Amino acid sequence: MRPIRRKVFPQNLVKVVKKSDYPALDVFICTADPIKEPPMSVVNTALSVMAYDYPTEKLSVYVSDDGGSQLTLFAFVEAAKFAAHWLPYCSKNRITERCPEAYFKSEPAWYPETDQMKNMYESMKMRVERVVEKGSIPYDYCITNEQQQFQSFSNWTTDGFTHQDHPTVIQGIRCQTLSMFPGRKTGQITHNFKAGALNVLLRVSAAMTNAPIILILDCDMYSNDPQTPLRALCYHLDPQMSSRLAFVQFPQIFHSINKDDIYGAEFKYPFQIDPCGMDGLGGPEHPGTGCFFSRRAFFGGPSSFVPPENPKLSPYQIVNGPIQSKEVLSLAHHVAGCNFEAQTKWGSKVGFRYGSLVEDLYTGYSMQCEGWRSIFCHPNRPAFLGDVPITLNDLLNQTKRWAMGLLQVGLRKHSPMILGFKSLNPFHALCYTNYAFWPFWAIPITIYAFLPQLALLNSFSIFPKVSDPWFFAYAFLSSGAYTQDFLEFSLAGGTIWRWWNNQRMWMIRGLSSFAFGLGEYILQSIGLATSGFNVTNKVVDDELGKRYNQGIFEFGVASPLYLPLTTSALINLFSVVWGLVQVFVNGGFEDLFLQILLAGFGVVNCWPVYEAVFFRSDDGKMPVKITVISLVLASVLYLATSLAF
Ligand SMILES: O=c1ccn([C@@H]2O[C@H](COP(=O)(O)OP(=O)(O)O[C@H]3O[C@H](CO)[C@@H](O)[C@H](O)[C@H]3O)[C@@H](O)[C@H]2O)c(=O)[nH]1
Ligand SMILES: [Mn+2]
Repeated sequence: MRPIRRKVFPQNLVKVVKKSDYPALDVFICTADPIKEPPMSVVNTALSVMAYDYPTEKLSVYVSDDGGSQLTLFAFVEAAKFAAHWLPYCSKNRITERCPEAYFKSEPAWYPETDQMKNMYESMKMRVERVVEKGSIPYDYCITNEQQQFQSFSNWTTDGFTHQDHPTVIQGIRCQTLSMFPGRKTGQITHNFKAGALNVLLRVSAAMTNAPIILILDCDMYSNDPQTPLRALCYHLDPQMSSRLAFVQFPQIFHSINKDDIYGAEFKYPFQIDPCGMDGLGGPEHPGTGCFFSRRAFFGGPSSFVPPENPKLSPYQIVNGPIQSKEVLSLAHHVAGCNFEAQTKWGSKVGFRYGSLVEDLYTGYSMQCEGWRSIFCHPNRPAFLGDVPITLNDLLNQTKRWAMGLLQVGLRKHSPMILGFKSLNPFHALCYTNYAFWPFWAIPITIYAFLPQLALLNSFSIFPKVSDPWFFAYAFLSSGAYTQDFLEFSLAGGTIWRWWNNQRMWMIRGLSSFAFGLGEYILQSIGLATSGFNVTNKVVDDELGKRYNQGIFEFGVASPLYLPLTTSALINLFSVVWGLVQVFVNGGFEDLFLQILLAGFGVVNCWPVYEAVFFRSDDGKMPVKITVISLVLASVLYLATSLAF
């Protein structure tokens, strides 16, 4: 209804605020699994933000590692040494690309130190990758002189230290700039996944620096523009809005998407188009990364402050004393422990909200219900660039997790249908309702993928005839919806092929992620299943990467998510053939036209499935097991419906 497109002029900021008066900025980066999330890429994320155009003494980077891995810590110790050269190099030569991996890949302009920097980077990368491959750090690494300050490594050799069960380890690296928190789990206590990790970071950073502005980043998303914090400050320091502003959100944009985005992984609607619209209604949703929060927004509404139990964690507290001082460190350890949250408001009224696998959307939405607003900032040069899943199975599992998380928001007492309409602009509440009920698309999509086709196989007409006036209503509604979708998509810079693939993936997700997410949510509600945060794989195998870049679908594993899709693909194919034969032999084209058209549309959309089932022989083809089961399912469905029609 009221889309907003903003333009920021960060160069004017210094005219209003002196550089020395910039607020301090704490950056939070989460990682959880050194195998699925290579430490080298986490390190690149951290280096790219450490090199922000921002007063160094005001910038602190906190990394949480839910994997509790010494490999990640090793990578960061190495990265800190490299940073001592990399940061001055960037600012001296005014480099724009400050993520070292991306920088050296882009064949950069030559400066006297460039070769030396490149060598340093490559040799650090080699050291880290070798250690990751071996799975352990060299025995003498922690006792050599240089590493004396990193006594944390000795934790891993203590008896009883496992990745699931271990005391908190906090390691400050390079004084003010970088601190690592490998883990915080103890035994049975539920873990709340990323939201839990972020709340620990909120408290530990409160003890150490307590910056009023916080940037949240996933480990798979690096900074692509050193000016970004200044853009965010243009809003956070604007006296007309700062008292009600919870966060400034930058879009999720991805660098590794293939040309036509075969999996629709760009998610152009939720990440780029919808937020402009929501901005005009009260603020965009928070999609988990690339977001500058006001620390105050984690403690109750703009006019209803909810103080944390421990006053030292209040956003108004000023930290004095260096982060290595005894008091600061002991407070940090105390508040990081996983027992700390028991019987507190953390996760319900304070901090990131627990109870949904989309903690991001849930937290942003809760803040808006409390009276906060948010801003969507979409500069031409992407502020952050991230990774996408490159196999269909990874992508479908990711959306399945989202589907469950969304239902956990939509079907509980904080539902946008209830609380949202009570607290927000009704159109804003409608936006959240739309997201929260996304997975329900599984129902109509599944019906449209099977029912008309099964009817066609039985020569049974269920849609209006071509001559029926209702036919025009059908034609108008479906072509109208498609045209609108196409226009919105291309006006936001999308190509025709990306749009086509996006609508195809919407149907595929409906038959897999949404349907399974819905099913698992129901099982979970009656106590038959538990849900967890299954971290998305970020490792790119060479063969896989090659096929992905050629735009070939990657099936490969025998995932049950493929069953409804393959079954439907087969039924669509058989029904088109059968329908056409019918019409030629017996006539009745008028009656069956819409069904043949729909099944034909299904067949065109299912093309990659037929390729994977019938023609391919590479590792990414459809596993025979899935094909066979799908054939059986298709026959059973046909037989069952032939009794009904
Ligand atoms: O127990 C966990 C699980 C995940 N993470 C981190 O959370 C981030 C996102 O995980 P990822 O596997 O990349 O999930 P995606 O589906 O790609 O993430 C999207 O969806 C998530 C919600 O499901 C949001 O949290 C993310 O910000 C959003 O980018 C990563 O940095 C992880 O290291 C943790 O810290 N602890
Ligand atoms: Mn991710």
